Amino acid sequence: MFAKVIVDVPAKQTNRAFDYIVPPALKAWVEVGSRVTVPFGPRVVQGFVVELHEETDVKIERLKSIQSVPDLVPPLTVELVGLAHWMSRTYLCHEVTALQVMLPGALKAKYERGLQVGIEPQMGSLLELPERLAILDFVRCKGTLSMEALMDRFPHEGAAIKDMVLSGALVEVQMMKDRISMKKVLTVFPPKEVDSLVEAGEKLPAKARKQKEVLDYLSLHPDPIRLTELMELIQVGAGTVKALADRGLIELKEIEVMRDPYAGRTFARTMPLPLTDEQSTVYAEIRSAIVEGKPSVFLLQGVTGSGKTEVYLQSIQQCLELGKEAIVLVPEISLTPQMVERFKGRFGNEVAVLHSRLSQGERYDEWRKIMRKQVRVVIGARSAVFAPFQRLGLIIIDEEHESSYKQEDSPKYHAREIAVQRAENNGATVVLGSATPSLESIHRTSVLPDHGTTESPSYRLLTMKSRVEGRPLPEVFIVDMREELKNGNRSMFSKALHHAIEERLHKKEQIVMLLNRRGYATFVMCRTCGYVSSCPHCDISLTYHQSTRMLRCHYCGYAEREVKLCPSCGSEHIRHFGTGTQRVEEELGKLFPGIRVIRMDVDTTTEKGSHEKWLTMFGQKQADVLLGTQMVAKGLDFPDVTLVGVIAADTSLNIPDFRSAERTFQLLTQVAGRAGRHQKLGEVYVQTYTPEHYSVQCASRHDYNSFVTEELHSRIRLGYPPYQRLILVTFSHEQAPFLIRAAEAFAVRLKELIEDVQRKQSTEMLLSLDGFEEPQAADFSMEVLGPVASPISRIKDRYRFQCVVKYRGDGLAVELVGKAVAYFEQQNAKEKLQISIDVDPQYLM
Ligand SMILES: Nc1ncnc2c1ncn2[C@@H]1O[C@H](COP(=O)(O)OP(=O)(O)OP(=O)(O)O)[C@@H](O)[C@H]1O
Ligand SMILES: [Zn+2]
Ligand SMILES: [Zn+2]
Repeated sequence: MFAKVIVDVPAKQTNRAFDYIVPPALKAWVEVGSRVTVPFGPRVVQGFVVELHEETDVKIERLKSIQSVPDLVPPLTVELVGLAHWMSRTYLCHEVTALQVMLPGALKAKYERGLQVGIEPQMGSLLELPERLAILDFVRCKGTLSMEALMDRFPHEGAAIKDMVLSGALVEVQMMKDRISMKKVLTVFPPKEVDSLVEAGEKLPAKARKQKEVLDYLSLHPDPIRLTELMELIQVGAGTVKALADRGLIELKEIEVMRDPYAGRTFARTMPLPLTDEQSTVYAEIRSAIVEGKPSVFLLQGVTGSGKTEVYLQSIQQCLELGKEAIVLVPEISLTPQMVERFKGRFGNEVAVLHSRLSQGERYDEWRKIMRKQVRVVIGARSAVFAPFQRLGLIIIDEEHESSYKQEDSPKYHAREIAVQRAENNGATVVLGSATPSLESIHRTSVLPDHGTTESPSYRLLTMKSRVEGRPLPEVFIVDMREELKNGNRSMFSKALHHAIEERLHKKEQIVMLLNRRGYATFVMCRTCGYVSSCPHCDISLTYHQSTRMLRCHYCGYAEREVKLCPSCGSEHIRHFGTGTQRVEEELGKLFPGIRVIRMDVDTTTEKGSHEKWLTMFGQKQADVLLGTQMVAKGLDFPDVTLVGVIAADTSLNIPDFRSAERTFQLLTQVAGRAGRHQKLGEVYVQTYTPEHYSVQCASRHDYNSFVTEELHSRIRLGYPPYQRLILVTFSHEQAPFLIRAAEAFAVRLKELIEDVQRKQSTEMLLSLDGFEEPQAADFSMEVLGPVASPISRIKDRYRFQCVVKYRGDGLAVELVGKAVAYFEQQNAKEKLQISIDVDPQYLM
């Protein structure tokens, strides 16, 4: 048997499958989706089996054999292997990178250097050097072993070993070592015939009283028991139990256990709620698609508090009743205990949870529950879309507009597209839910299925316009901060918001306060000369962290101590700027003495579990205000929140990005949606310097449709998505002149390729005018902008230039970019030029 293997050597030349022999001994273990180790050139590397064949075109003498299979069960399914291939073409990444992203972190192998026997040296020469013969024999019988192990055994033969490596008698290979092993616990196994234990106990010497107690206990309780538990129960030491094992009376074995991050927590079981009219209409549609089992995609646009989650839950229920499995994706930061509880509460142990705040071991165990078919529902962040289910019936993406569904490193995939692709493969249903769907998704609902040539299938739009039980949406007040300034109010709170806060404090209701600032950057500036502390390696200002009094670069991690004097002019007037959450917190404390504030931002949520802790505290009303960045805007459902304040709506509007209006609208709508979700009415105050902007105006009226109409007009005018698609190509190099030349040459090359296609197309057009056939891909258009310096023009001492490719039509554009890049990779491999490609980028940085 022969296997096609994708090797873990991410490079252009190795981005294809290589043939290997499957040795008879491994036949039982090698499947499509298996990880294997294979010799590759002088090394041993990891790889993935993507195909199996009885025959091969390659001459057998030239083939090498698979060396080992690290997992008993293939970690990937046939479907996922196919998906990785699709990803490599769609996102222009190496296939192995796509395969790796599907594995849980714990399985990602870490390489260690090891030694193996290489070419067999002449026997004669070895006989003169018996120590070398001994080394060789030792290595041969160990197979592969680390340098340290060899040096340990032959401490005085360093030179000989080095010599043998140089001569090729020993070769260096990469050894794999799993970072995370399974968790194992020592367990006591009594023999099958427990009666013998009592007898054996009698024969023990009198001073072995404790050992006898253990035997007595086990004879009454013959089930295996954890060693620690036994020790605790009858108050004996480990030595006592081990002594019994040494006598052969009982067995002590290491047993693998699952770590359950939610162990010891009980989730109150919930029953399906009777659906509202809007919910049932929507659910009926989704339900029939699930039952039908044909691939379909729904876009569920439901206002905040319309009860989308209940629709998800009942859809999952339907899916499970058909014996199928479901994936639920939520943005990482809204993967709160509240969210998990809703799913665990309905489906109990059928649910696995995957998110980055679990330890790697915990995540591995959750993943293994999926592999072992112990769960049928997975809830998790972006990468959970790769859950290795084999009877997938439903994928739900909550808050589908969130940019965190797009991975920023290679493979730069979008979970929404992966979900649609997996639905195609499995005949599954996709539900994209949001109060503020992305323009890409809403646009897809109006695209006819057969529009264009290979345009992806259209989505079906479902809407829920009102909150459950007729609860009203909160009233939104826009506060013009320019007026405040005119009237002499220099505080960061307007009179109206100030008053509203006072009122809630008085009524003991709760407040959510949003500081609209991504990543919240406070920079340090000199008021005398304008000097700004910036990173010596990156073209970006340093961020001040009050807790540590350090200045830190968010790109490369460079850190320096806070300065007291300006390094440029020596002035003392150097201080941190920007309305950070910390400053809002201070200000609240000054204006409302005794106010209890929980601050949630990057500084207060780094610790594991802190996010949960703050939200629980807030839910238990241990604070009046939940203050934070984007984190407080989503998914929270607290009955006593009746006021939402937005400190400055404009900060996200001023970011130079074509999506800034969309992001502002989404953020304002989402955060406003936190108010008055239950019995009490809600109010929202949005402070802004641009009250007339349509994103602020439409959000204040909860008017998604008008926003979309307005925004789509401007996207058409400027030629941005969803009308045209983008590919961002970024080049980086240590030397600017070299970089610029390379980027320019790339643009020229790509333009040539585009012209070739266009020329060919116009000939085809002419032919088709003669009445032969319909013009093909007439929709195709493509242009190259740039190269220009990237907005962040230097990171980690490397300069950055970028080209933006705008195109319409199908995958042809991606293919051309791939061709142009390939041409360059060959030319510039030696020059250490880095080229990164981002198809459908979320940010043009
Ligand atoms: N059919 C129903 N009957 C009664 N209450 C319901 C029903 N459906 C949902 N609810 C309740 O309504 C509230 C809002 O629902 P949910 O949180 O699902 O809204 P949502 O649409 O997800 O909002 P958001 O987009 O803001 O997250 C919840 O407290 C939920 O328990
Ligand atoms: Zn830096
Ligand atoms: Zn200065």
